[in-house]
Amino acid sequence: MPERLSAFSVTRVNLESTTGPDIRDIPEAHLERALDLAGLVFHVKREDEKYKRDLELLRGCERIGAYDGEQLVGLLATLPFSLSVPGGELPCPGVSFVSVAPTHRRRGILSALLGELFRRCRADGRPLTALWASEAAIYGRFGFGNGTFAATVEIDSDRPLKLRIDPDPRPLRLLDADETVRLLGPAYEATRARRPGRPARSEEWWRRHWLVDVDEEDEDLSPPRVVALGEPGEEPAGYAVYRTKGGDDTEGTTGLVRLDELEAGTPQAAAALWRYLTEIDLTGTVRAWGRPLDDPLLSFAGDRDQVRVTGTFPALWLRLVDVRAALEGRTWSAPLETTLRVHDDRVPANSGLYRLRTTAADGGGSATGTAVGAAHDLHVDFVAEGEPGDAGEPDLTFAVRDLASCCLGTVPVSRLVRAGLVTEHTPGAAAALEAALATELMPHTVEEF
Ligand SMILES: CC(=O)SCCNC(=O)CCNC(=O)[C@H](O)C(C)(C)COP(=O)(O)OP(=O)(O)OC[C@H]1O[C@@H](n2cnc3c(N)ncnc32)[C@H](O)[C@@H]1OP(=O)(O)O
Repeated sequence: MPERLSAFSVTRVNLESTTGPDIRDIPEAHLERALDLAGLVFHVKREDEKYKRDLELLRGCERIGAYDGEQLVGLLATLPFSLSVPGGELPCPGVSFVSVAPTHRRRGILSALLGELFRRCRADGRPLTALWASEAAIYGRFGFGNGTFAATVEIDSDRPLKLRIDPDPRPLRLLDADETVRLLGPAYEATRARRPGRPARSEEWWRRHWLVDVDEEDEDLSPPRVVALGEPGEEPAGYAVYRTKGGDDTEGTTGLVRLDELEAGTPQAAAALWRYLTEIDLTGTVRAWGRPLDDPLLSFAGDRDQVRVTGTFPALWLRLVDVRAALEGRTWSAPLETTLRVHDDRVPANSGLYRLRTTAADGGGSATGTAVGAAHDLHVDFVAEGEPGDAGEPDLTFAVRDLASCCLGTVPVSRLVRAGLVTEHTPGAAAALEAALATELMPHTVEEF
């Protein structure tokens, strides 16, 4: 089927230059210009430590710019991520640094930058792209759905943490930066086989993000502390990355433990780490900002007044740039035969009729980590909108953003049917698709980028 790449929508471009924005790569020579533009819109000063770190980060990114004449007025950068999906992983550029000059806003520059990114992704076999949104209202219109959600959790640690299970009794030890990268790099990678929605991390990522001395959002926090559970010489059974801050008697505040990441192979190991965090002297609150919604802590906590979910929020926004490749790129949890109609006004080449049929993976179906049942591979027959055969009847109709919300098993299909967003033409079709999309653990993304 010919790709209709020229049909990517770019609307309302009205610049000083009569030819519209020039969308092109930002060369190394314009790196500081690009970061100054980002600093302008995100209110970051050149003197900030973050400016220096971001310069290095931006150097390693794909950088798409919008130029009005010779002036850089728009920036979109992508980190070269690979995202865990059920049964494997897929290339998924992580969109970041999205900035449009305040003098040029609302003239279609972001639309043009994303259109160019989608075109490039389809052309070079990157079926997904993802981002964290500065504002939740922006990205749905571009076909981004909810790839993962997260919860903020707060524990009152002025009193002993009540647990309904016995914590793993093995010793805890603090790790330095080199040990962290060496021991926890592989431990984090192992979690990706069970949790969809997690980007692969390089050693550099650990050092530039979790392990930087000064926290860019709260300079009063301590440097990062890393604690691992298990005998020295053994692979850690779990770990936590956190920072602390002392309380102030005159202001009546208690000391804080701010948890960035906690991973454990068993509930007992997780319990030992949570107990450790709540027992740190001179602190009275543990605050975890981005926990998975199915965190076992929320079940094994003995007192849910002590362990409270203070909020849930959309974390990773996911875009299926190539729907067929995205669907075929994951394993499926149950046999399925169904037909979907998908509408995508930003990437029209995705619009059309998808006939989905599973076959047992590996000729027999050994279960992979994220699958709840035996793993199934998917075969898709696609008829583009307007092509012969497109008139077939679908079982379900999706807007592409809603398919993105369901694709990793994040949002149940039936919930979107009840919300009036997905149309079920064949009774039972939503339940069947939902069962085939289900994963053992909920998708979850730890890091913001
Ligand atoms: C992944 C990340 O980096 S997230 C960070 C995003 N960047 C920021 O928040 C920095 C400050 N803001 C900006 O730089 C710009 O205002 C941007 C990037 C948010 C938008 O860029 P623009 O070029 O103005 O967007 P563009 O003109 O293409 O708008 C396209 C559509 O999105 C809508 N839109 C744009 N920004 C917003 C917003 N903040 N809230 C709601 N809708 C928005 C527009 O109204 C327009 O809607 P329409 O097509 O229905 O008319």
